[in-house]
Amino acid sequence: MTAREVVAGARRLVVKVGSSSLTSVSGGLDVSRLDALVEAVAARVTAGTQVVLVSSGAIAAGLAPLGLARRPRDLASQQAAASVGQLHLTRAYADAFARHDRVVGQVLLTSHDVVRRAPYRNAQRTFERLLGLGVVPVVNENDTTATDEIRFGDNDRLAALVAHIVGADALVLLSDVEGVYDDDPRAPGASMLDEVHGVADLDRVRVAKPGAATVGTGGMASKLAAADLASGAGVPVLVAGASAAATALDGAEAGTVFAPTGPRLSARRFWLRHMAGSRGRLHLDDGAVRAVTSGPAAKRRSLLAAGITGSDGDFEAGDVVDLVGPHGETVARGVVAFDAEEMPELVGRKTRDLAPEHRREVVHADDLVPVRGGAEASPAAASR
Ligand SMILES: Nc1ncnc2c1ncn2[C@@H]1O[C@H](COP(=O)(O)OP(=O)(O)O)[C@@H](O)[C@H]1O
Ligand SMILES: N[C@@H](CCC(=O)OP(=O)(O)O)C(=O)O
Repeated sequence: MTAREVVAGARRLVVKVGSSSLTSVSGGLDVSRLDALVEAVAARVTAGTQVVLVSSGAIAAGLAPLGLARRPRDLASQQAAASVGQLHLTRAYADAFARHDRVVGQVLLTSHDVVRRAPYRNAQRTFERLLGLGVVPVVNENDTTATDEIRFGDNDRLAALVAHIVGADALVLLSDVEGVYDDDPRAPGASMLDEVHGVADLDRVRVAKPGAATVGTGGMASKLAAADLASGAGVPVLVAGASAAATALDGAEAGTVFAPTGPRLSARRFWLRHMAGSRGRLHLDDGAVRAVTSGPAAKRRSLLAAGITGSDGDFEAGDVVDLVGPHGETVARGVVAFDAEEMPELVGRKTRDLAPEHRREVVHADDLVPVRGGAEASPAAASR
């Protein structure tokens, strides 16, 4: 099945729409564009697809009611605008979906909600129940409390994370541009890519920096990063114009499609690799690196004390730690079975030489996921 066919036939879909497709810098929320989007989503829901809508636009929608001419620069004013704008946004969605006999539920997430396992599972359960009840969850970052340090960054990335939280078949990123172009779409001769099969296909893409007057935050660069995140973990992605939402959601005959480049990761492994906050590091020798990273998932081995050369950090049993190779590169992440203070007794010892209470895997193979490329940035550190 091609990636477009997967998007077209998806039973569960995450659709993300950007600020620039719902609002204007001067006029706040553009209700007619929002209505058109809702009509396209509602049609897909009626056809039997469960849709989670990730919608930006809170800050932009708050500008006009607050009499602000442009997006403020300071965080407190952005948060105030988001507080006002989110209300307008949710009301507009609730009204628009009601005209199609659909109920919406609002889900506002912070990165704290996903870096720790318990709230992550709570979010997963809530989505599951909402979808089971036939509700369309409308998701945004909880901008009113997110600080620069703990932000998801942009809603393209948030949408890729949500696609894994809900186990979506595909992700659709809708924007004010019809797809991914090889150059600034306004440049003469720029042409749209039809399909992307990995980062090498993006070598010829030049991404223009967003202008100061735009209402979006991420620009095309954040869409490409999110598409790479999702497609690398097995979820196909369609980048298309919001004005073509009906076509994109009906038959996926629009925009640029990103084919999956890696095996589908379970929600748990995706969480481990991309979301969990790391509390420390275990240093591995070469043999241990090979054991935990080589071959298909089913063949990978647990991390034993004998392959560990040291540790740092203040972790407890059950926390997530980075597994680091001899050259300091992060090769995997996993849930550690011991507290940091127990590690000195374990490091470098063969299992038979360990005290009976320590004779088990330090990181079990089921709780371990290799990190692609060996050096992905760690997500925001978890706080207790
Ligand atoms: N190579 C490119 N292909 C497509 N769009 C690009 C490219 N480089 C820059 N852009 C710009 O990215 C913008 C979309 O990003 P953004 O405004 O952040 O969208 P959104 O608000 O939907 O998240 C488009 O308006 C487009 O002008
Ligand atoms: N959470 C913010 C949006 C952040 C964001 O990523 O915006 P965009 O680039 O328009 O998708 C808001 O609702 O204003």
